[in-house]
Amino acid sequence: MYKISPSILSADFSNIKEDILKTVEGGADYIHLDVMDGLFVPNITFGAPVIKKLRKITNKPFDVHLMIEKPERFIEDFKDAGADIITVHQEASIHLHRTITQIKSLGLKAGVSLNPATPIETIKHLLNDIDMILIMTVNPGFGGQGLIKEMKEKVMELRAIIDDNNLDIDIQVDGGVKLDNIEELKSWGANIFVVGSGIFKAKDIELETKKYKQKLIQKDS
Ligand SMILES: O=C(CO)[C@H](O)[C@H](O)COP(=O)(O)O
Repeated sequence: MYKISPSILSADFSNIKEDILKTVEGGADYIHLDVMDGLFVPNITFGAPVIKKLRKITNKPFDVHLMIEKPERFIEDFKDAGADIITVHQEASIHLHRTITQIKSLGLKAGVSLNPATPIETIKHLLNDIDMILIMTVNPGFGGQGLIKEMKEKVMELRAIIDDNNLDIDIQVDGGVKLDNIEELKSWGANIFVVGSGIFKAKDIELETKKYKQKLIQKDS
């Protein structure tokens, strides 16, 4: 139920294969891939061709977070590149229901992400169609930012809606997740944790991934 999804945004790309494999050895459940277009967010990363190359490194599910305008234009490209979960932003896709349907029709899990300022209310009529909701706990675009504490109320509100309605939706949190706050984030109701700088800036990436996993197991038992 509880999963760690290391975000390669903060990784050393000159050593990317080894570093991804270290997270896998440490118990990573997913690999989180942040795609940024320089329009939706003020940063540019990589696209489907790079993900296709990374796909050769591991069989772990690829959790692809599209921080791009009009993501519906590229869903098939990311499926072909090896994505298992595709998350789009509510703010970036005008016909969001159609985009979710498009992702699911390709046999992939569909996620929807909400920026810190976007209320849950904006997706309340789509909840039956969504597999994962990504609550941004920082403003998207950069790794290494501090978690916005006000997101506590949002995650807790979403957890209550999911549980009260017996919905099968994962809650992912992304941004500022660290060893010293992951248990608190879990207590808010999140169950998938994206960790970028906390893992990839560590001296021992494998050991650090293990520490995050351990935090989830400890609280679980
Ligand atoms: O989506 C992201 C930024 O837009 C990153 O996944 C996120 O910021 C993770 O990095 P860190 O754990 O260092 O905050």
